Amino acid sequence: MKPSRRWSSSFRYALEGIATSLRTQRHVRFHCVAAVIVIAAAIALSLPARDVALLLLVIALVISLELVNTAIEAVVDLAAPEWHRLGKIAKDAAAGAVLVAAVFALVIGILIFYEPLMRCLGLL
Ligand SMILES: Nc1ncnc2c1ncn2[C@@H]1O[C@H](COP(=O)(O)OP(=O)(O)OP(=O)(O)O)[C@@H](O)[C@H]1O
Repeated sequence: MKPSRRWSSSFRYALEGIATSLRTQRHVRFHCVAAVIVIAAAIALSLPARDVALLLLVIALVISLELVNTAIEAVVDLAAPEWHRLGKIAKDAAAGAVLVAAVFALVIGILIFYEPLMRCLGLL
């Protein structure tokens, strides 16, 4: 197989992974909708490029961890369809990773949006 073909296959499988996560995981859908709203608000408020870059970084972190969480859930369900202590540790830790990223993303979002939003609303 030619290298370029392998590369395009890998890219297609990665897109399939994203599409499957979007289809099956409501939290992934929620975070993607939130990301679109945050990006639209950043553009509407003409935030500086550095702030937009930081927002894009935390969005990528949260959505990437959601995808890893989906992968871990699938592997646990495959390896341990019945309840297993290690399955619980794996799923809970993966969910915890998403939670940590989401909470810090929220804090970063508040720090970045607070002043421009208050100015826009005439409260500053
Ligand atoms: N095979 C298992 N062994 C042990 N505990 C499990 C197992 N499957 C699920 N659990 C426990 O149930 C919790 C929820 O599991 P589930 O697979 O429903 O996660 P979820 O997909 O995050 O939920 P949601 O579908 O709402 O996103 C896990 O965090 C874990 O504590």
